[in-house]
Amino acid sequence: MTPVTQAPLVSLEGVAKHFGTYTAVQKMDLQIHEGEFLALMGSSGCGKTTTLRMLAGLEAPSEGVIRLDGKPINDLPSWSRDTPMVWQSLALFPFLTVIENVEFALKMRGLGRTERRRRAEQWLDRMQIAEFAGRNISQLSGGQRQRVALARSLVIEPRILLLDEPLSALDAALKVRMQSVLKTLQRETGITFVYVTHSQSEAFSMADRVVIMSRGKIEQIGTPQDIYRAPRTRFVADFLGSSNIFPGQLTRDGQGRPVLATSSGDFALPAGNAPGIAGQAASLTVLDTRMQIHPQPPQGARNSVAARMIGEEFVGATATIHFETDNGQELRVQKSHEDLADLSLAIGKPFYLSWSPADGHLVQE
Ligand SMILES: Nc1ncnc2c1ncn2[C@@H]1O[C@H](COP(=O)(O)OP(=O)(O)OP(=O)(O)O)[C@@H](O)[C@H]1O
Repeated sequence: MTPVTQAPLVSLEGVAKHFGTYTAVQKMDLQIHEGEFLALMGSSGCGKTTTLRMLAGLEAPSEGVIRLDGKPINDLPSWSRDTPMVWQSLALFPFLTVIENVEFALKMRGLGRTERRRRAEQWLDRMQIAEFAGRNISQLSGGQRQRVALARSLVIEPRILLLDEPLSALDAALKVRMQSVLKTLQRETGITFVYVTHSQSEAFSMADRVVIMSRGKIEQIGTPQDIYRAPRTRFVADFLGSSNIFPGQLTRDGQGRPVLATSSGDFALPAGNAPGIAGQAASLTVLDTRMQIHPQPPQGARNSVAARMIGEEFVGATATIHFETDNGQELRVQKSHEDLADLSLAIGKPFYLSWSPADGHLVQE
């Protein structure tokens, strides 16, 4: 958990990065707390790596201040930040064995041979690569190299570890296993992780807080649960891809209650989440797991829409059913196989989809 009252370990205050006339990172404010696992997430080119490189001192901010323990570090070169902030790099020494690579930083810090071997072996073990200790780097697969690189960064137990897509070379099964290894290690050691990824499943399964970036700008910062349940902007809802999105205009129904007028109908809004002025553009998002499918028009449902089934996808215990409304909007509903059993699903068949107003979430355009 992130202690809110504690002073931040690292803070970025109005930090921006320009390359010539191109702005890779727009002015951003971000606080990183001691012991937290923070993921920077966003699509390719959104400025994640540039943000991480500025933290590491590999890139100087064009504007703003970066503080570590309250002290500005903008002008400190990366080598003098080596502790407590470590950049997890894949560049292993090809002329050293696996264990020598892991021991290297300890040797540079003057640790005796027995102690550094003991610590290196411990980390190889934790990374499940102890069997490769004596091998040359050239004899390892990409995924094994990534794990050696992780062991090499963690062996010195830095205060902050900066990681840029550290699991990208692993296959799907190993990636899932390493996610839980990394998360456990992070918790046990209390090392602050700043972790760049474009993968939603990585960010959401490991991080305490996720920063979602788009075009050099922070779109939302929050716990995975908060972001999933309540995306702040249309971009975030689109990016996560787990919600149906109805763009429209705020207005009121005959009884003066706020509704969103969309091309698929007027929809009731969740209580307490209906800000804004009548006429203002907004979008209603509804998680695909929160929608119901009916063969007949649902009685008493305030929010429902007619749609034809156009496809289905099976993922383990659940299925995602795709629909299209009369005006061409695609919608999806995710359900367990048991929930779908009585519906006699068939491509082309008409259905009605409904959801409770409380399951809708209004976002800015
Ligand atoms: N040294 C540089 N000179 C000019 N432009 C740069 C430089 N470094 C990065 N950029 C640009 O800044 C933008 C952000 O790059 P960055 O590497 O931070 O993105 P990213 O979110 O990490 O993307 P990816 O997931 O593809 O690694 C990109 O458009 C990139 O082309």
